[in-house]
Amino acid sequence: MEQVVTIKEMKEIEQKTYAVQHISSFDLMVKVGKEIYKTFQKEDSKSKTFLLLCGTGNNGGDALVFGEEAFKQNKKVHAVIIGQPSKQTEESLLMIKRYQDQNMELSFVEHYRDFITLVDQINHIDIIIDGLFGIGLSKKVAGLYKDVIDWMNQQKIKTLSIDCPSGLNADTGEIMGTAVKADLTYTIEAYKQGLLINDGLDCTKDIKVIHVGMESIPNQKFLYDTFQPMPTRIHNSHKYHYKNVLTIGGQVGVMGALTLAGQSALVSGVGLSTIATNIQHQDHFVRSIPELMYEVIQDQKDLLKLINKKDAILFGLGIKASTPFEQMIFDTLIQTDIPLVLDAAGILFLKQKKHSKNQRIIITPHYGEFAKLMDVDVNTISQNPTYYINQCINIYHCEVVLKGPSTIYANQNQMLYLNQGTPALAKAGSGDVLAGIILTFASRNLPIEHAILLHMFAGQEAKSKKHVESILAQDIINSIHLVYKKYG
Ligand SMILES: NC(=O)C1=CN([C@@H]2O[C@H](COP(=O)(O)OP(=O)(O)OC[C@H]3O[C@@H](n4cnc5c(N)ncnc54)[C@H](O)[C@@H]3O)[C@@H](O)[C@H]2O)[C@@H](O)CC1
Ligand SMILES: [K+]
Repeated sequence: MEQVVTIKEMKEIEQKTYAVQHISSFDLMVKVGKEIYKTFQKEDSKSKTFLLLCGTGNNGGDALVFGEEAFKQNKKVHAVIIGQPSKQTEESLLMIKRYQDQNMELSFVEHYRDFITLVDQINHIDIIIDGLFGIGLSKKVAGLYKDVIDWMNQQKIKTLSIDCPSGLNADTGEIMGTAVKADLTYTIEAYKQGLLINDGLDCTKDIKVIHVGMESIPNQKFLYDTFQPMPTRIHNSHKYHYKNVLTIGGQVGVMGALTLAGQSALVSGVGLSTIATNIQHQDHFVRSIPELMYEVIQDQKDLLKLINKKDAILFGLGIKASTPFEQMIFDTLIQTDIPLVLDAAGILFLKQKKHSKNQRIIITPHYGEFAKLMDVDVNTISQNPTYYINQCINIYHCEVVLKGPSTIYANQNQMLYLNQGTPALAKAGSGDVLAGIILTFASRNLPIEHAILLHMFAGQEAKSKKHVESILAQDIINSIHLVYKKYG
């Protein structure tokens, strides 16, 4: 699994590497640039003409090393330094000297009109190497740099961004004014968190981690993208072997959520799935799935009877406004030892901070719900989701599935970023499907990260058949079996 780091953690890795390996900053930069070129060559040995766009920092230095390697192999290299030469780092100045010593083509540009004149003279470019900014981006991109990035995005030329697309904040994944839309991103030693959250996924296509043997730090944050096959079903088994789950919630007008979750639980492999609602709403059940069981609850006595022998319970879907009925459900469920998945309205009951005996609570908020739980605004969560996830785990002793461009799943031990989703999943009902799948995996004690990937890959399968705009939650459910088939 590839590690995910913040800028601060990446700098720690660099410092540790200098100290332990007695390597200079320049030598490390050379190692990085060479490795990036080597990896690129394996992927694309055909490109012959390179335009290097370098900033004044070491990200530009990496690009210059890349260019020197290409030059050694008789490729055509046009290197351009964008910005004031006085700002050049020591390391990139050393590279500039090497270019001059070898009579390599190198231009300095401080005005956009000069940049355009320069690139207009180049009659063909196979690939642009983006070395404007890496983890040193410190403010909004404006002026010359903005113009150059916008120019890059207008070209129909393949772009390789070094470390991260320039203009993308490598921590928050925000576009800082403007950012390169990279075809390839070669990120150094570990995934930068910003590649995975907010705008990160929209600025990247293929991402590769370039390992150069830097030292590691134990931060327990990883990218997780490999779906594992389900355990083989045995002949000598019955439906209870594959567990018995319950989904509780529902109010008039939003009852479909229960059906979607209950059906998703079945299709993802649970033995029995029941959905239950307040007796007052029983006429509004969406009874479209004959394999589901439909139950009503009048009071706590009914509830206790119903939860007997259940292996996991999902609570919170289809509730517009909570009433004493939902409060009774929540109060009862947190006093059981049955794994509990809280979604939608169910999540906010945690805020009451009641003593809970339940040892396994999994919450599945999107950013808006999570912001409400943590009493901050959505933007604050987006800026630093991992901080708030850790806070949440400490306060509520729960596992967190934070749904976003990458979904982040965290428990006491580790934090996993799952980036296989598709914008097709941004549709009503999709979260209910995910909650139902998680319910199955919780009941069968299977890894929750696989439940999330199953949902994401099902979305991808659905997208391969239907236009992204037209995918319904039902299509995701109907694609679950394809993911199982594919992965054995
Ligand atoms: N020894 C090292 O420091 C290593 C650095 N590496 C590379 O170097 C990068 C980090 O290098 P740096 O710390 O030099 O930083 P960067 O090269 O990412 O950028 C910093 C430079 O850009 C300027 N700048 C930042 N934001 C700006 C903005 N919005 N508008 C205009 N100018 C802006 C800064 O003043 C500084 O000159 C990494 O991402 C990686 O690519 C790797 O080579 C590994 C080793
Ligand atoms: K870059």
